Amino acid sequence: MKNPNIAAISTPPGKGGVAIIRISGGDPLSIAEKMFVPAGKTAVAAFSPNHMYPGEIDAGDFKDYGLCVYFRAPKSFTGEDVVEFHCHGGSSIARGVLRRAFELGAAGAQRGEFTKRAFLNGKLSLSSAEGLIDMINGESEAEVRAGYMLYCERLKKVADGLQASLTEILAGIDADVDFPEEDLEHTDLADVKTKIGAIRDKLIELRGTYSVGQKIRQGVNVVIAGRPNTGKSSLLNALLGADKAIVSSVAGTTRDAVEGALEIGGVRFNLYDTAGQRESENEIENIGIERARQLTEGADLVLFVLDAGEEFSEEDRSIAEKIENKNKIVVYNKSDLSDARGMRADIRVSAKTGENIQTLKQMMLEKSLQGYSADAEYLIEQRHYFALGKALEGVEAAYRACGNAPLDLLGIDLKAAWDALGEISGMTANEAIIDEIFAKFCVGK
Ligand SMILES: Nc1nc2c(c(=O)[nH]1)N(C=O)[C@@H](CNc1ccc(C(=O)N[C@@H](CCC(=O)O)C(=O)O)cc1)CN2
Ligand SMILES: Nc1nc2c(ncn2[C@@H]2O[C@H](COP(=O)(O)OP(=O)(O)OP(=O)(O)O)[C@@H](O)[C@H]2O)c(=O)[nH]1
Ligand SMILES: [Mg+2]
Repeated sequence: MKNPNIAAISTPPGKGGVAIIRISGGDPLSIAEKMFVPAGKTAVAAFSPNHMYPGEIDAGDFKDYGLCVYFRAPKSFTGEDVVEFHCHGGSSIARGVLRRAFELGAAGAQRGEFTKRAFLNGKLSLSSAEGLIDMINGESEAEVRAGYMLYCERLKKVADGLQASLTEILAGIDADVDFPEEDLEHTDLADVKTKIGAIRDKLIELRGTYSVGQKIRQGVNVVIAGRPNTGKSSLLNALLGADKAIVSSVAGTTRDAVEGALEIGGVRFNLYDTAGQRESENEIENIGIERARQLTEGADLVLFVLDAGEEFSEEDRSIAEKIENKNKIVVYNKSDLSDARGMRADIRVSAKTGENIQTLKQMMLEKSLQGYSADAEYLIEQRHYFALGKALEGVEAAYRACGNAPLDLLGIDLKAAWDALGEISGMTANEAIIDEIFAKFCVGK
């Protein structure tokens, strides 16, 4: 039985230059034969794979002039035969072309069904498919980079390597468990313990990248705090390179927090400019100050802004105490006015002239994602983090059992770790997990 043909519009809805309708399955070319009239001499049935053919796309009720491509199984995204129609990007055009494909026997593709077929046909692993979603949903370049590393099977290769080490240890153990009477020492316990320890260390190292990975996914929340008039709103504007927040020489200008986002090194930073904190009689200002305090408490990083033209005041001290244990950068602003003060500062900047603003950005990146490197790998999926956690549990139990418990028990713990590692690529993942992952895709992917 050939796989049924499935079809969907693979480009986003709405108007655009071009829209793509994709059909994958047992025989999409038979559908193309009935709805595509090549402009050139080659008939649809004789199309060479991976070539673009111009011609008339016949949707039945209307026609469009576009392109048709054929990919021959298994050399396609899904591993099946694939046909694509590239029509003009009007939503009625794309829907009409899709409807024609349905009339000619194609079924509507479910969410993620193309990619699921690619997975089932061994074209990519589960973590690679997840990397694709991460790239598509990614809102920063760092997310796209991390997603692409997953897509390229970087994590799968690491998990496979650890599985191979476990397989080797397990083989030795199995031999001793199965043929104890042969008195052959397959298992040198000290050696096994060293090997298990190395696997454990690698797992701990990998899991350690998840905290940065989460920030890559969610963005780093940075709160700009300080007493009134130090130039917090001016600093927000300088960092964003845009006139987002109101600036004035009146103390207590900002009330509601003003948000803005920027990328530093490809990582998204969510900035919050807050009300200047001081003792105030004004009810509305006090609401703003309370919001500022709450935001500051939840921040990943606080930019504590001081005025380089003024002494460190009682108000400054009170704020400094509140954020004592927070991850923070002490910023002396208005460096253009004075260079005498600001000895306590991590950095001196001028929101007005732009002095040191770039350096501050680098410092923000370093302070919130220590040692972040665009080429390094970071866990960004909670599922992978949990799978590695399960693997670590098994490996740690085996490490403790080594020399203290019978060999077959050691084997059970190591096998559990092996299974957990296999969940990453999907080798040992169950169907429910697989369905859940592909349901997160959009139709047409
Ligand atoms: N028009 C179009 N653009 C697209 C896609 C698509 O399906 N259609 N993609 C969809 O996501 C992405 C590209 N992904 C693709 C992945 C594999 C193959 C493919 O044919 N692979 C074969 C042949 C490789 C080879 O020639 O060596 C294979 O893996 O065997 C094609 C597209 C992004 N751009
Ligand atoms: N010379 C100089 N003036 C600055 C600088 N940054 C801000 N100012 C001035 O300082 C005053 C206060 O700036 P804001 O950015 O509104 O200060 P703020 O901290 O947001 O004040 P509140 O919202 O009231 O808490 C304005 O008159 C700005 O023009 C700077 O780097 N140099
Ligand atoms: Mg302000």
